[in-house]
Amino acid sequence: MCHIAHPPGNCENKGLQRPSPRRCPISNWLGVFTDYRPVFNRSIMPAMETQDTSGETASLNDLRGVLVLGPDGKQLAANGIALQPELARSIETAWQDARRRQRRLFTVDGPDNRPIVVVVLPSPDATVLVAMERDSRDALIEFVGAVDFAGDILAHFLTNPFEALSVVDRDAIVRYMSPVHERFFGLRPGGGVGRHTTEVIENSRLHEVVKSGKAEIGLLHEMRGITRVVSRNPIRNSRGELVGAIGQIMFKGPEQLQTLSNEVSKLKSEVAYYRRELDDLRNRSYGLDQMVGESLAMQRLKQQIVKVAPLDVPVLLTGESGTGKELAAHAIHKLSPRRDDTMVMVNAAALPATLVESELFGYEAGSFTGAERKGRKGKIEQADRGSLFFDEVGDMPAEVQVKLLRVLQDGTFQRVGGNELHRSNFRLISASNRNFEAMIAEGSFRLDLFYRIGGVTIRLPALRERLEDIPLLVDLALKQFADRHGQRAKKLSADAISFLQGQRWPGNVRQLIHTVERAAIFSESDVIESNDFGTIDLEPGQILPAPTAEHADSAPIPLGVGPQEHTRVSSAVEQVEEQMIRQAMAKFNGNKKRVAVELGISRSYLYKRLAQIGFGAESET
Ligand SMILES: Nc1ncnc2c1ncn2[C@@H]1O[C@H](COP(=O)(O)OP(=O)(O)OP(=O)(O)O)[C@@H](O)[C@H]1O
Repeated sequence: MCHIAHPPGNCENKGLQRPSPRRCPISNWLGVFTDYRPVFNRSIMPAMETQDTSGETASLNDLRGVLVLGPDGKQLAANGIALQPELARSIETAWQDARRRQRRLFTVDGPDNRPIVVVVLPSPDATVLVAMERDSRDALIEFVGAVDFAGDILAHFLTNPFEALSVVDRDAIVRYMSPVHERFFGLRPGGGVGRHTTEVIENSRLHEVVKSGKAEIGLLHEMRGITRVVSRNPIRNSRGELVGAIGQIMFKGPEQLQTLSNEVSKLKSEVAYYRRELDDLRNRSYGLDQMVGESLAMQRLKQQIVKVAPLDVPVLLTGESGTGKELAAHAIHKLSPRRDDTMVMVNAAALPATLVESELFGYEAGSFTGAERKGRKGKIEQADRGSLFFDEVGDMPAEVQVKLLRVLQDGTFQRVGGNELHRSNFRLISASNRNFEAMIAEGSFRLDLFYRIGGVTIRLPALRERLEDIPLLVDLALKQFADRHGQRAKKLSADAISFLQGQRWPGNVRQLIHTVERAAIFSESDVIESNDFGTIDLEPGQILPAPTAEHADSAPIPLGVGPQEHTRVSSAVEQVEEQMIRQAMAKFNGNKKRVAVELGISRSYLYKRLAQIGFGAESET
């Protein structure tokens, strides 16, 4: 029977059918409430249910009530606050206005001016006006009031085959899963309800969201090997308390999403790589961290660097190619009082004789064809207040040696094409793998210049003098390689480490790094074994710098390879290396920075090889 309070006799007197839940229009509207249970259950349903179970009439709580008007606008029934004649009249008046404006939601002032929201639920038999005290800005009420197919929209969200919903309560217990989601997990309807989200949804994070209260929007979610896009939102009640969380997973276009997800993973690993590169550059700036090695020789080297760096004296770094002279120069600069200014790098071996002067000293406006109109500062001027790293200083032409000597003596120089004396206050750090004694003896390097550049000389130990550092260097090489390619770092077996420690390494750390990287590429397993190097040594594409004249007679020979074979392998390697450099220079339009990154070699080594190959010295990029 109908439990709503009618004005006396209203239900029957007005010719309506005998009150029954089916026929009484008010009871029919109770059916509407049931349809809209998800919408109303926080506001209307509890009150209606209380009334239903108690059998009491007009027992709605607080400021709530229902007013039913007939097609002629006359009151058929009222309940709760709608029993107050004054309020019922304001509701009726406001409803007339709302009807004209086709509004299905309006507000009236209740007792003590408390805002009463009225939702209009029309039907041919009667208009039901549901009144309740509520913030008139309540989005849900507004939505239901404004859209007469609100129920269809909710149903669409719940059954949308392209977007699955899952709802958990504050304990992360699943309270609802849309049918498409249930089917995806092979669950019967309602099969996931009542279980913890992690037991039902693979890789679910709804429990985290309900704990943290933080939304996770547009993330990738892998379920059963398929990547989908998911958004997870915490849900709060009107008092702002966390009551649960909802997850929405896009089920549409898995192929497009797969492509997107592949793209995202690729970009992610690239970003990670560049981030690490940046960190590397920053770390470099912080000194010695980049110089790996705990051997006695390395400890001694680091102590020397720490002592010399703060003194404003020129430093000459000697040592074989690939021993880390450039790294040491960076460390010296960054441990010096000039660390906040730049360290300008110049590679004497890479500068063609015709450009050495203008590159070093700059030139005045219009001094030669092809020069920039306004003239240009040379490296020496650019290094003012900072450091000048002069790599391969032993390869400097004689006439430039004189000019450099003058700068080092009194700090003055002239730009090409100019007479004006310029000054630059820089700290010179030079490096070379040449034998200065021999060069001085044969007259190709000035003794006075040698004294100037070599205020302090630091020799970098060859790798064969510190074989105990190989495990650390190998770890570093494998990690950097893996980072660069977004892979997991491989390891070396103990046997492989001993194998590497048995080599003499003419190309020092650079050669070790390349060798290890090659092995990482070709080895089949996650653990690199010594035989992975055996085949690699014979690989024609291997990049090994040829031994320099200085240490040619002591050049180490790879295990199992005779001196003659070694020479042939070296020259084959040189040719391949030259070819790779040429290809990369063409590919990157002569951008040496990118070429060096691409080939995994230092810029100074690239300069050196370009000079040997006879490439022109394009401007540094
Ligand atoms: N102690 C070290 N720790 C980590 N990496 C090192 C170390 N020494 C050298 N390397 C690496 O080896 C490669 C060669 O180093 P670097 O360019 O500094 O050598 P170099 O002595 O200046 O060589 P060259 O004389 O050929 O220019 C670089 O990739 C560098 O990062």
